[in-house]
Amino acid sequence: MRRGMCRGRAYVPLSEVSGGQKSAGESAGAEEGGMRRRTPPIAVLTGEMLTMDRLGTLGLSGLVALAAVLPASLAVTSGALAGRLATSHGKDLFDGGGGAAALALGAVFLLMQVVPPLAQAVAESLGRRLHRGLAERVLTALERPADLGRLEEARTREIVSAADRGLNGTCVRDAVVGAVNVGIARGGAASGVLLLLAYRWWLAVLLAVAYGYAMVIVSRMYQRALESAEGTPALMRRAMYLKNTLCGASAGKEVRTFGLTDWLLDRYTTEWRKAIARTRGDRAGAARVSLVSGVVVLAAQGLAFVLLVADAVDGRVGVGRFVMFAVAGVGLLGLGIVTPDLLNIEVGGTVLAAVRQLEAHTAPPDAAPPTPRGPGTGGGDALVTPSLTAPPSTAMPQRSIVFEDVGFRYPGSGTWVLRHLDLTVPAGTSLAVVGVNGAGKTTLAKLLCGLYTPTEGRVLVDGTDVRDLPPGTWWNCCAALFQDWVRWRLPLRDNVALGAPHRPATGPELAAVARAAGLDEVLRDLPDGWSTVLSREYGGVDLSGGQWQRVGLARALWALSAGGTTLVLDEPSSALDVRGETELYDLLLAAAEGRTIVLVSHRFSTVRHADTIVVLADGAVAESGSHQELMDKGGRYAHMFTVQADRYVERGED
Ligand SMILES: Nc1ncnc2c1ncn2[C@@H]1O[C@H](COP(=O)(O)OP(=O)(O)OP(=O)(O)O)[C@@H](O)[C@H]1O
Repeated sequence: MRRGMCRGRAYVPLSEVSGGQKSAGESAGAEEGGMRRRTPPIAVLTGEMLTMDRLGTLGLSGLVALAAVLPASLAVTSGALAGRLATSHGKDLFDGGGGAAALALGAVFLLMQVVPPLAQAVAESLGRRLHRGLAERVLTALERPADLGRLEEARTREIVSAADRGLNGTCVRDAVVGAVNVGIARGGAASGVLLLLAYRWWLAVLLAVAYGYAMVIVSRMYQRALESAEGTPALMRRAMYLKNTLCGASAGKEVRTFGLTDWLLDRYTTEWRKAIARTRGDRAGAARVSLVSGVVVLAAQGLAFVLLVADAVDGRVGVGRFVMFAVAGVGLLGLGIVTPDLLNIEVGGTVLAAVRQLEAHTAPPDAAPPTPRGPGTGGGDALVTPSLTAPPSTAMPQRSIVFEDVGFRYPGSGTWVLRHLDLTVPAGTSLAVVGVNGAGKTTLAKLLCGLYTPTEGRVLVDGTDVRDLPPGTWWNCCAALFQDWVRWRLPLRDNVALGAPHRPATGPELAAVARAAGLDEVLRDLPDGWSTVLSREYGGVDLSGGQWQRVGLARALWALSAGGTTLVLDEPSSALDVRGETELYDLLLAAAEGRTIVLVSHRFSTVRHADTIVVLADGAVAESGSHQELMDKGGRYAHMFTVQADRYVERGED
């Protein structure tokens, strides 16, 4: 039996990306950030598209190349036909090559109607696929770090919001379409320059330089505008937070009862102005740049036409060549034009860079492949005996969970939350953790689950450091419910099933979980039973805080019933009334029999039933023992218990 395969979830090992240290991922991310500035967005875009669909991208490039030579072909064929017109004087127009020129002109005209739209349609389709792929990559990158600290860093949130902002709209698709439009325009202009070499080579070079200059400075202008907008992402995130709070339903109660609307609006406007201050400054500069580039291009273009007309008047250039060079000259206009396509390419390139940066930022230095699900271990479809009360036969801990001289500081914080903490939880027993607010109880629970890596010391499961376990092993064994558990705005069934997503959520096992979590009553009142969406916003119903808590518990129990061995509950009954809580614990303890239970709670009526109770104070275990032992000792626990018991007696609760 594969050690530690409990429920069949996959993830990377507890990472070496511990707080404070700069990980390989981070340095790669920094490098990537630098790369974004060096690599033109069009190159990034092309690289990504080639990786996604080499054949499709090459086909698209072929269409762009074909579309790009069409303006020059138009110049050549219309020049040839005009020349023939001039010499035939209306007679025998289609002789002496006139017919071929007319046919060729017709074909070019037809292709000009068909090829660019076809290229745009292919670009849209590839762009949509690229967008979907990027959205998946963002989710994968976010799921990767085992250490929550990495995800909570402000830098990570900034990169995520940069990637997310782009992926919420159509900017990746627009960038691909933009790249095609720009490719066709610039390719067409370049072929026009080649034609003009046959007229006056120095004029062709002059035009190429003028347009090239305009093209470069316009691209830079967009790049700078975007960089300056990104230069204040922290301010923009804060502004967006205020705006979302103002618009969101969840803060609506406080916004109204405290009369916060004006304050929020004011604050949002101020933050937003600060966030875009540099961009606004840049806009004036950008306008100047556009003007200068326009004047340069206009001067070169004007010179070319004056020369061409003069040569035509002097008879140095015949009608055919005049038409050909004039049409080629007009085609050049595409080279320097400021179009939204250029901006779209910049924006798309920025999103792509952010996604790459996020991937590098969250990549563990030596990510091992995810653990495959094994048979008979509760892993998804291979589940054999999914009874809630079946003993967890396969997985860890078989002996104990041990905190060995553990110290922990949150990333970026100098304060030790826990220090020199030693604790042993024998397998199959229950441990309750108590202590004042901020004592570090939740932190201890998260360390136990492997969500954070100890700054000092080790957390051992059956003698093995959690970070040395194969990927996925320990999380698969832990069924945890933290204070801020997720209230999925999805049907009740999904809310429970997400505890073990690979397992079909049906049958008597589901009913057993609902019973154990005290969900039976809630279920009876739901209009569509298990299929009821738990959100009024999404056409379902809203639950009370206590009812939600039971849903969360059911999810943790579902994970347990799918093979989890360790149940971690952080204030699981804070929203329940005292009677409901007592009943719940009787059911829970029966359901979780044989499992290792870690319970964080301020409710001493709950805590007292645990095999062992530890009191956390000053970052370490201050007291430890059974309820009776601690009461006999007359220390902190006895004091806290008595104070709470007296309060309940005063209020007449039991
Ligand atoms: N994500 C975080 N980043 C930085 N500091 C944190 C983070 N979470 C908690 N802390 C800090 O760690 C300390 C311990 O927090 P923790 O949530 O573990 O305490 P607790 O005993 O569970 O408190 P409570 O009883 O109020 O739930 C607190 O000082 C808190 O401010």
